[in-house]
Amino acid sequence: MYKVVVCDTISDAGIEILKKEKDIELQIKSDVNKKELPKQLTDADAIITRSSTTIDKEFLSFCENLKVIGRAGVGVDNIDLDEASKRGIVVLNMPTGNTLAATEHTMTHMLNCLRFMPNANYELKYKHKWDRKKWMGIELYGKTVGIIGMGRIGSRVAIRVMSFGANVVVYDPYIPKEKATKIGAKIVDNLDELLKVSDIITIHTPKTEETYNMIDKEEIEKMKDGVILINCARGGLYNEKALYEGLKSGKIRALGIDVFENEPQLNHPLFEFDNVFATPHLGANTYESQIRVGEGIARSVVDALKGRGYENAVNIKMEEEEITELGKQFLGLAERMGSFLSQYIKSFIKRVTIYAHGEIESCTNSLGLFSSVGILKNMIDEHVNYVNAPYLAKERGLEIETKIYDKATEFKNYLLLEAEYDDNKKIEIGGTVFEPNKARIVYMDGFDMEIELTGNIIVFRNYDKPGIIGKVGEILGKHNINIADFRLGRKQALGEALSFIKVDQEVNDAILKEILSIDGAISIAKVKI
Ligand SMILES: NC(=O)c1ccc[n+]([C@@H]2O[C@H](COP(=O)([O-])OP(=O)(O)OC[C@H]3O[C@@H](n4cnc5c(N)ncnc54)[C@H](O)[C@@H]3O)[C@@H](O)[C@H]2O)c1
Ligand SMILES: O=C(O)CC[C@@H](O)C(=O)O
Repeated sequence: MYKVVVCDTISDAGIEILKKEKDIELQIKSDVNKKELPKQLTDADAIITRSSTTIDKEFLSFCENLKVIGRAGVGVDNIDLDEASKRGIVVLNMPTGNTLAATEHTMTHMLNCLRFMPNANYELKYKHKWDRKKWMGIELYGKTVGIIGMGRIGSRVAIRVMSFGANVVVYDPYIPKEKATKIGAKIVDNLDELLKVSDIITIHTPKTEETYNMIDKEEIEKMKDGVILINCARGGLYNEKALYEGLKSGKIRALGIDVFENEPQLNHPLFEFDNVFATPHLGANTYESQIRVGEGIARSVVDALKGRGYENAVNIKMEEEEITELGKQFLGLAERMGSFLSQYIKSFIKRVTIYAHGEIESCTNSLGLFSSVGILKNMIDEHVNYVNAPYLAKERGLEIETKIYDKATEFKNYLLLEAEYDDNKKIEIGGTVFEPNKARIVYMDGFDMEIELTGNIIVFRNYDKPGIIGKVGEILGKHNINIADFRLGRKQALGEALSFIKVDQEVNDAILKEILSIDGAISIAKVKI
């Protein structure tokens, strides 16, 4: 059983997914005081949070059993990623689920800053004032909107403001220029250029050392008089003191702000201004977005706990690979093949070359990672997982390389692992997946044969002569070991033969020795997957 604790409110749709899993014990602790919370997580296998839970080193020191942190949203600035990685905890987020909600929230703030809608609404309904002069607005049409950070949200805001007839200037040094130019936006090389020409500035970067206080007093001074500022990304990207001064002096016409350096924020000095539109971190708060995020993170956490895949893992090096359902199956296969190899070889493996063929050719980095986990789990007596495997492999001098398989094969998708061990010894195994969750080995060292990579497998090599296999069966029977599956491969009649014998229980070394003593036996090994 895995214990999964939900620490912040997620959608019912996400909760239902977790409830349906038979081997998951679900606990909801979104109402527990945040100081008390870590003490209640000592035996949790996974936790799911949003931005309200700060997961720092001290928090993690209580979570002795933790394997997975699921962040129901984009920003992981509330999680100490280095500490989580050191502890081998996988951190997953759900970056795309709330993109549209945050984009539309940004537009809402922008339009409010242009038209003062909340003030007019308040005065009419609660003060009974019909004042049409006071709430004179300005149009978005024809204005220049400066967008800092042209990622998922920034790029969508750009398209929306352009549809209002505004011009867009982008500052984002980390994107290809065409991302901005192809939609008709202008991209600038330095922030100052954007600050000088923009009537409205909206920021959509993550909170990093580089972006923290990126807009300070000096930057505000460079802006146009009457500039409108929006922050629906992270508190602290705009220096809050500088914002206050800019509003007080009238330099800033209006501010739309959803996020604060310290949250929750009930009594901020910025609240004294009528031209500040503040919301309590509502960017992601739409029903649609919360369903997407809740469902997505629940599925990813279950997958990660069960080793089925690590979608959106932020501290696992999978680079830009898009892993399809089939890809996930092959990652599982790569891990099993790695495990098979290291148990079979039982010696120091110095290099593994993975050859991939078919749809999975694009997953080369992830295939390397998963096979290294399989190899290391048997090589070292330590807690190995997808987070610490690259560090452990490096430390132990295990080199993993991935290449495209360029020989002919009858399989649509195929993996071949070639391991070098001891002094220039080599071994090759091939594998594929024919149907979901059925990883198979289909080739080993020149023998074409297949068996599902699960359970206890005896790998037996012998000279192909009559009577040997019968004797193996006799020995196993004598020790009450039931044979569940038996596969034999030969290169040629009366040459060498290789058998995979699947048995219902693990066999001990004495039984293996007895089989090896049969006349004609060459080698024997046991593998447990
Ligand atoms: N208010 C909310 O509820 C809410 C909801 C969703 C996302 N967010 C926040 O919005 C922000 C953007 O989210 P996203 O999904 O678009 O992220 P993203 O990763 O898709 O985009 C971020 C962009 O910022 C750029 N960037 C990074 N450093 C930069 C720098 N120094 N200068 C200029 N650009 C820089 C990156 O190159 C990238 O293109 C994040 O901070 C996220 O946490 C807030
Ligand atoms: O819903 C939340 O907790 C915050 C959402 C947002 O800030 C995010 O980073 O995804």
